[in-house]
Amino acid sequence: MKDEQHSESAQEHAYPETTAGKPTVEDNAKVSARGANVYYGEKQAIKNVSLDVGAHEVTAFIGPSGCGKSTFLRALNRMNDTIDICRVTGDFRLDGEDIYDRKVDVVQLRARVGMVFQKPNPFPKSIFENVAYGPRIHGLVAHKSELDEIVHTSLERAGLLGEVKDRLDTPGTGLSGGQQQRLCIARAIAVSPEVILMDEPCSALDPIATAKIEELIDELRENYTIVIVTHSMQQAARVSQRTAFFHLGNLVEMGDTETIFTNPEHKLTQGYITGRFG
Ligand SMILES: Nc1ncnc2c1ncn2[C@@H]1O[C@H](COP(=O)(O)OP(=O)(O)OP(=O)(O)O)[C@@H](O)[C@H]1O
Repeated sequence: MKDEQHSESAQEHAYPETTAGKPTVEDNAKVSARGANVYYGEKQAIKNVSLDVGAHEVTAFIGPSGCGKSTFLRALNRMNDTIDICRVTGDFRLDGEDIYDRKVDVVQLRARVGMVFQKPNPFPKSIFENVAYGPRIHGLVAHKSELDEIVHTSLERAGLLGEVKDRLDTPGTGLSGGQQQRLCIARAIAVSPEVILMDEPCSALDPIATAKIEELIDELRENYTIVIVTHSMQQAARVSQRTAFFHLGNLVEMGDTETIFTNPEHKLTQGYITGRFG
C-alpha cells in the first residue's frame, strides 16, 4: 500500500517553486527527495519537500521545534516505517535508486544509511561487542581477525580508540556521555555506511564533548555523507556546508551554509537566524 501511494504521488508532485535558495545540487547528489510528504494519521508533518543532499558534504536541517526536521531525516532511511500511523509519499532516492521501492531490503538500506540518535544509546554489552554487533549480523566478516580490524578501525575513525583500547571488554554504558556518542558513531561506521543521519547528536553532551563530535563530523565527511538535525544555529554554521531551513513542514530555504546565515533570501529564514522567532 505504502509503495503504491509513494509512486503515485511521485508523479503528482512537481518541484515546489516556493523553496528559496538552492535546494538541489548540480552533479553530486547522494540522496534526493522530490515532492516528499509525511503524514502522522491526518496530520501532515512534511509538505511537498524537494531537496538534494550532496555527497561528502555535511547538510544541516534547522528550524523551530516541531517543524518536521526529524521526521524528514527519518524518511531518508525509512525509520518512519516503524511508526504505524506514519505515511510517506513522494520520491526518495539514494544514488538514484528508489529508497521506497518494494524490493529494497530495509535492513540493508539502514546499513547504507546509518543513524545516530539524540541520546547516546549503546547496547548493554562491551565496547568491543557494541561495534562488532553490526558487522556480525550483516555477515561482513569471516574471521575473528577481520572483526578485530573493523572494530579497531571504526573506533579509530570515531576518535575513540585512544581512550578505550585498553578496556574494550568493559561495558559501553560505563563510558562518559560524549564517549558513548562516539561509540554509537563507531557502531554506525562499522557496517560501512555511505550516509550517516544524526538527529541532534550533541544535545545531551557538554560543550567539550560537543566540540569533539563536531570535529569528528568534519573529519568523517571525507568518507561519508552526513545529514545533521540541530537546534543550534552555531553548530549548523560550524559543521555544515549546506543548510536546509524547515518551517511548519515546509522547506522554506536551502543553500550553502554561509549564504543561509549571512544573506538568506526568505523573510522567514531571516527571522529565524536573527532569533526573531523559534
Ligand atoms: N510519532 C509521532 N506521532 C504523531 N505525530 C508526530 C510523531 N512524531 C512527530 N510528530 C509530529 O510531527 C511534527 C514534526 O515533528 P518532528 O519531531 O519531526 O519535528 P522537529 O522539527 O524534529 O522537532 P524538534 O526540533 O522539537 O525535535 C510535530 O507536529 C510532531 O508533533
